[in-house]
Amino acid sequence: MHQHKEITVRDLPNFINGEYVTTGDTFDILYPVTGEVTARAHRAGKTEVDAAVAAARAALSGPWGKMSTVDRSKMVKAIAAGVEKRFDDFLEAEVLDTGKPYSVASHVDIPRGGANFAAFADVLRENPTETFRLDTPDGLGALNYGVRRPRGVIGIISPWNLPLLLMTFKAGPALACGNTVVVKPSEVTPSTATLMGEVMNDVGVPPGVFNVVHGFGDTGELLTTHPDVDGITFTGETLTGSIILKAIAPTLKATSMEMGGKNPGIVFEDADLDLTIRELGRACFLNTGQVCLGTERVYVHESIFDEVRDRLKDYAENTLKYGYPDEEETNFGPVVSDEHRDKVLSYYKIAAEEGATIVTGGGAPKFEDERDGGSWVEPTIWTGLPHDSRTATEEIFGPCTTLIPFSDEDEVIKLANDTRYGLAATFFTTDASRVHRVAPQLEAGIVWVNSWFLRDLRTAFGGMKQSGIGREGGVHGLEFYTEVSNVCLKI
Ligand SMILES: NC(=O)C1=CN([C@@H]2O[C@H](COP(=O)(O)OP(=O)(O)OC[C@H]3O[C@@H](n4cnc5c(N)ncnc54)[C@H](O)[C@@H]3O)[C@@H](O)[C@H]2O)C=CC1
Ligand SMILES: O=C(O)/C=C/C=C(\O)C(=O)O
Repeated sequence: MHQHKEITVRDLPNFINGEYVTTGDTFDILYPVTGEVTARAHRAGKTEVDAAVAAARAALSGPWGKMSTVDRSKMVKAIAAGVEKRFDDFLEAEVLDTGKPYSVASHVDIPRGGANFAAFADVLRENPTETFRLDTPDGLGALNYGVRRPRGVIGIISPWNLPLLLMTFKAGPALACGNTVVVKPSEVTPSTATLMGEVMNDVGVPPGVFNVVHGFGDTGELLTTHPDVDGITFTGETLTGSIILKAIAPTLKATSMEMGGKNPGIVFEDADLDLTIRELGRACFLNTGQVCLGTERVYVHESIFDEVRDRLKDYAENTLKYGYPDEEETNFGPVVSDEHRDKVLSYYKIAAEEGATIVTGGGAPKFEDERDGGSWVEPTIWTGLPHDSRTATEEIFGPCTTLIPFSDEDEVIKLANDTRYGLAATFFTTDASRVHRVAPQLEAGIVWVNSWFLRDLRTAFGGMKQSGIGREGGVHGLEFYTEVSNVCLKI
């Protein structure tokens, strides 16, 4: 019998200019496993957002702004080490906010908390700017060279699905490039961003370089409309992204937007099915389906359709294990909130109304213990739905997928691309020619072949169409996190 852990309710203040700031106006953070209150976050209003932005602005001309690239790189690496040193604290905080199993958070989320600083620490030193020699009529010429400077104060607006991972994927390169940041984490998962303030202070990051303000969309809006913020980087839903872009327009800030997806998976007739089911199982169900890169529609060649359906059903029913986060075998947790559970379950209803055949799942589990107060849904697979059904076209962001048969390569490429999104695509084949033929035709910022969510932080990350604007990752983030001035020197 699992012993339910006693939860001590924590206080989550804002982090402004190196200090923790309470406002007394708090909102509850709930444990999705049981629905218990685990923390109270202090909502930031205009006063706190103004103070955070002012601190971030001031820090740009303080010791941080004067630091050499080499020293800043050392400090960013120290932040990475600081996160690693507090691994267990971050793990605990992330699990309490999200309910995800330790097995997931300790392999996916928390390691990236450090890696996202380490990977970008040297990004400026390792990537030269362009140089061009220009001919001039006097024959002496001129030398053009680019000089990079930090963009300034960056507002980071992050979601709840991979809270530490997605926030640090922005804070890492932002700080490495010499910016200062004001983070607005999701109101559902504010703990790890708050904890990051302690790491910054422990490492000696100057006050004002890293700030955190808590709250809902209105707090985010104070940041996006703030005249003294130079850039906004956002991860979240496409609709929120478009609202943010409108709000930003009057102050004309730079933006980097990573938004939703309805990512296709394709299983060709020559796929290695052991590997396919392993990776596809992750693509459909990892993090209870709450990954923007996840695969919510899978096109399967008609000759192997029944076999893939049966094997994926077996994965959902036997490889996935519901449980308390700290149980070793647990690899499937609740979704993040009741609100999100209700959204996912509304699609389970829509799928039934659209005439889906439910291969497995389709509802919410019953535990007959305190987990019935939590936000649980079943892993779900559908067949029998048309490609243009709501279930197969709208982002659900849950542990669910629609299997659709196809008969030839050209047809499936068209089906995969027939979406307003373009974040990721994943396909399975053992034919090398097909890899090179199909991959460039898929309208997706990220294409995985015989794998899924295999991340190399040196690579471009972002979406096409309504999935994103711009690319982050590796050298690509420099477009957003720095401004380039061209110096033209007449010789
Ligand atoms: N990576 C992705 O693609 C993600 C997609 N989603 C999708 O979005 C749905 C809603 O989840 P949410 O966390 O509510 O996502 P969201 O896109 O509404 O929120 C993401 C962040 O934006 C902030 N925000 C919301 N409105 C804002 C505004 N007007 N101005 C500035 N900031 C604002 C939120 O407080 C949060 O920090 C989910 O059901 C899921 O389908 C959610 C999380 C991540
Ligand atoms: O690996 C990353 O940098 C990001 C992964 C996942 C998302 O962006 C998401 O789920 O929003």
